[in-house]
Amino acid sequence: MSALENLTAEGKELLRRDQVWPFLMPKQQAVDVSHQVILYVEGLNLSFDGFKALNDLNLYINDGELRCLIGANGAGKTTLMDVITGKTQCDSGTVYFGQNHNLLERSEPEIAELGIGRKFQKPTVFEAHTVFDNLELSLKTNKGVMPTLLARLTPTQLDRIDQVLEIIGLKEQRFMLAGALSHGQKQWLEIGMLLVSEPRLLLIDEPVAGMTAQETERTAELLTSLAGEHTVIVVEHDMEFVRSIARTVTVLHQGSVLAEGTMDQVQNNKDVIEVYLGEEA
Ligand SMILES: Nc1ncnc2c1ncn2[C@@H]1O[C@H](COP(=O)(O)OP(=O)(O)OP(=O)(O)O)[C@@H](O)[C@H]1O
Repeated sequence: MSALENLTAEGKELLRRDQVWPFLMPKQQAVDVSHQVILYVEGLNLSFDGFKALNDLNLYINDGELRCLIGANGAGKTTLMDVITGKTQCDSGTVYFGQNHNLLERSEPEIAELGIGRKFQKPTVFEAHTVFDNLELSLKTNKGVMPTLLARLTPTQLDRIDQVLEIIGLKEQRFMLAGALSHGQKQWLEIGMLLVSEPRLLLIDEPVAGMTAQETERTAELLTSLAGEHTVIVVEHDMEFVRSIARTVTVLHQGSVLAEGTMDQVQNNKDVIEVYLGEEA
């Protein structure tokens, strides 16, 4: 019997050629949420040709909360997400992930690596691949599409994919081509593609646009179930949906926070009423 055959499953795992040994991986400093806040945005400013898209914006998000961000078109919601995820640089201000990670010093891939996942409005799943393959492809890897598909998954990775399929409600569709899914299912798959890497913070842009009433309801359940273990920021225009999921709502207006509180509090806030009635007029 060769020495290799005597190895435990754990030992064999360590010898696999397609894996980097865990002790060789650079250590990522954990996110310090000892003050219960996972995202600190302070004094953020950004101008495009003199137009202030972000104007002394301050925002604090608690660890594990589900926060809804609302505001009229052009209020600065997407620009704020772009700055948090490193897509756009701001002119001044600070953005911290926990107390210890200065996001403004990081690149877009580094921010994703830290545990901040973003989902854009339009689903961008790989339509010609199965649901399972889409989740597999999203697992943290520096490899291209084919080497990733050919490399074997570790038992831990397989377990995580199973867990995610359960969370997003696509267990029965695991071998279906993503292109054959409904619009709502594609959106859930894309949320699943973020979840496989176990992000701490999820930024989700207009998740229910174009969904049926039933899909919208299921999405509300999904996002609410994610809060706690993850922190979720949802940008949404559908006020009924926001009411159904939100505990705290932040209203942006002209690049600043106009109001914050429960849905009832912000709807009765005189500044919000003035701005919205003013715009309707
Ligand atoms: N790259 C850019 N160059 C110039 N102006 C920009 C750029 N990006 C955003 N803006 C402007 O900044 C303002 C804020 O835009 P942003 O997309 O953040 O608003 P929003 O709240 O996300 O709106 P919507 O709900 O329509 O998505 C808008 O007036 C927009 O035209």
